[in-house]
Formats: sequence, C-alpha cells, structure tokens
Amino acid sequence: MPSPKARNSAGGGGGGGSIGGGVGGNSGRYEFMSLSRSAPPSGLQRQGSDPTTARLRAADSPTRRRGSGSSTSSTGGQQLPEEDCMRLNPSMIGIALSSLLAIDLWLSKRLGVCACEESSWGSVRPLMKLVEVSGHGIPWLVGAAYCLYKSDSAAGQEVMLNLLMALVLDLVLVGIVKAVVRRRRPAHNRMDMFVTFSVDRYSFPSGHATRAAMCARFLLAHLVLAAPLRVLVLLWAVFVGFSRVFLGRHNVTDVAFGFFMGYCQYNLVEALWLSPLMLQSMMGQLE
Ligand SMILES: CC(C)=CCC/C(C)=C/CC/C(C)=C/COP(=O)(O)O
Repeated sequence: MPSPKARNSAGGGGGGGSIGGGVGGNSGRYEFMSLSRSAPPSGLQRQGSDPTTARLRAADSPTRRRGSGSSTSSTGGQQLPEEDCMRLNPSMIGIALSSLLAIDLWLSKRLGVCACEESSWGSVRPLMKLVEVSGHGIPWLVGAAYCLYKSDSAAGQEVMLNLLMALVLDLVLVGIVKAVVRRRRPAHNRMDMFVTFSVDRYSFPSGHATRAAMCARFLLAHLVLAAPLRVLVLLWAVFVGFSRVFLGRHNVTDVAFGFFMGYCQYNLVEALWLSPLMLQSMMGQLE
C-alpha cells in the first residue's frame, strides 16, 4: 500500500498500479519529506542544520537552478519564496490522492468478500459471476444484434442500431483508457473471467461499470417505460458495479470512474445518434 513514507524509502515506486504511480512522485518529493516530518518554522531552518544537506537542497531548488534571485528565498527571510508556495500545493494534492488511493485499496480488499470460494461470502460467488455475465459485452452485443435483426419497425431498428454503436464505442473507449492507465487488477482477484481482451488484465476503469451505466441510461431513455422495470434497470446497473468489487475484480475507484465514464458515454451516444435520414444519406454517398 503506497504511503508517503514508503514512497520516500523505496525511491518513489508505486504500490497500487500506475494510476497512483504519478501521485506525489519525484516532483513532490521534498514536500512529502517536509510534511511527513515536523515542519521547521523558518526559511533558514528549512535548509537543514547539516551544511551538506543544506547545500544539496539549495542546489536542487528551482530558484537556484534558474539562477533567479527573486523573492525572499535562501537568505533566511521569514516569508516562503513564491515558488516554494506554489510547489507546496501540488504536494498537498499528492498527499490527498495518495490517501484516497490507500483508502481505495484498503476498502476494496475489505469488500472483496466473494473474491474466492474461501472468502467470507465465497458461497455467493457463482451468483456474482452470473451478474458479471449479465454486464458482459458479448451478451449485450449479441442481444442488440439479434433485436436489430428481428425488429420490423423503423423506430425499433434505429434504437437497436444505436445501441450496437454505443456498445462498440464503449469497448473502444474503455480499451483506450485501460491501455493508457494500465492499473493492475487487485492482487486478490482471480483471473477466471468470461471472455476477455488483452487490455482486460487492467482494471481502470471497470468495463462492466461503464457498460452498466451507459446501457441503463440507454434503456431508460428509449426502451423501458414502466416504473417497476425502470427501478429494476437501475438496481441492476448498481449491482453490476458492486459485484465487480465483491468479486475482487476491481477497486472501488475503478467502478466509480466506470459509472461516471459510462454516464458520459451515453451523452456522446446521444450526440452521435444515427437517424434513418442520416443513414440514408450516408448510404447515398457510398453509392
Ligand atoms: C464481438 C466481440 C469482439 C466482442 C468482444 C466482447 C468482449 C470480450 C468484451 C470484454 C468484456 C469484458 C471482459 C470487460 C472487462 O470488464 P471489467 O469490468 O472487468 O473491466
């Protein structure tokens, strides 16, 4: 679990995957050190009582590197130099993010109650895996393609075509983000998932959560009108998200971001909505 202290002693190595890897990294190293120890009261003491340390720190300070003599800085004035103040803020953000990451890892491990058969709720793992399949890409793609094929109204075909487009868009966007962020799945996850792509060894964001959020919005906007069913759709989406953490597949933040991303993806789908008119003109241009 990455803590500021561990980072300092380990030379900045990330513990929870690359999403946390950049937090409080080299740029915020001195701030981490000064904040994790008791803060000295004046600018002079900040240089350290040991002359060697003081020289090294002075040599590393941006003020010194740029050869700028601006503001109060190293001569021991009571005010912090402007640049040091500006460097303090990123370190605070770094500490906040590191703490969030630590809480995320801790909470996700605690909530991974179906991560294996021996876990505290291991007996409901098969049920969770069923929920997993309900949010998987393949049943959704096959289902949408089948409904498109079977639909005999233009309106039905339009909706199903756009659902298909949304599902493909979701796979592409999630694949890109996973490939860029490359956060590893939790250590307690068993990689026994139903059909996966290579990027699915990464966990940020949860593809099931993005799909659940996006499809739920899609269903509520276009297909499901009856109030009890609307509630069921919402419950399903939330449950798909929670099941990812219970199964140990994801950390909480993967799922939270997945929900957010899926919610936004639906806005994109609406913006890119393919209408029959548009399709006709596209076909016309192809001919
Ligand atoms: C037709 C075709 C190529 C379908 C591919 C569908 C497919 C393999 C989707 C991957 C779904 C999946 C395992 C996502 C990972 O979800 P996480 O919640 O574990 O990120």
